[in-house]
Amino acid sequence: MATVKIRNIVLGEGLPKIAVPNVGTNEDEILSAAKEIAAAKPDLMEWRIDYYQNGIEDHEKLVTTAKKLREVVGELPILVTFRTKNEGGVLELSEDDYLDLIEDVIEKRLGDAVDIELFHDEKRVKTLVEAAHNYNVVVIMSNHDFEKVPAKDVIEFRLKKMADLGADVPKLACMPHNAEDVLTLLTATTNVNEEIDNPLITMAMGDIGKVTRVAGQVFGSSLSFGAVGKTSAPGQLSIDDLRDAENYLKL
Ligand SMILES: O=C1C[C@@](O)(C(=O)O)C[C@@H](O)[C@@H]1O
Repeated sequence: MATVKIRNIVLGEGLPKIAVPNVGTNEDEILSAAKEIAAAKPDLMEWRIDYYQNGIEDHEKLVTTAKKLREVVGELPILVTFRTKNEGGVLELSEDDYLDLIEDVIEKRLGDAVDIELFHDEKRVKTLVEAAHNYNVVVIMSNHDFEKVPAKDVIEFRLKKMADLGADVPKLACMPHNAEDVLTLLTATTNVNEEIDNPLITMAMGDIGKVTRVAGQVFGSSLSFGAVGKTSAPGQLSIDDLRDAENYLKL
């Protein structure tokens, strides 16, 4: 399997890497959360910029905060994510505003990796992927279903489609209602892992889905999201629990 390097970490080898979301809503909160996150020593910090309304309204602010953030976290890799409201985020943005924002995140190099959602204008998504690669920014392409677990074929199609569009790391999160749903997500993950070269990230959310957040090394998910303080999605474990669980289950 191909591996993907984000700054000083490698996805697709060894234990699944651990990302901690930063959900600060203003610069002070973002910087103090970053300090706590860096102290907990995850592999990566996800900066959820959909929580940062002032920064979204004024990209200059976003750039200034990004610079301060880098000073606080040092070499810790940063993934910049704007999660749209449809997929579980907190702020409403028009299609054009979302795509323009992501373009800015890439061109101003606000992080080492960027989250680009699959379900947007395909032409522009492709252009954004090319731009990211020109700027040496890793692309994590994503899709979220907070209502349900899509059918196995649908999950597989989406993950493969992301790879076709040039994503370095396809990612899918969904909401299970029973054990069978969890198995559907895990089966699709294992299947796609055998078919494509990219490292994947998948998880089932909520309490029933927790098992998927700790067993990536068995089923083929290369990164898991854990919390320091506030969570950014249902079912996220604390970074310490996640790290312990991964170690217990080490292959
Ligand atoms: O895509 C994901 C995964 C996630 O939704 C989770 O379920 O842990 C958390 C989000 O912050 C992140 O962008």
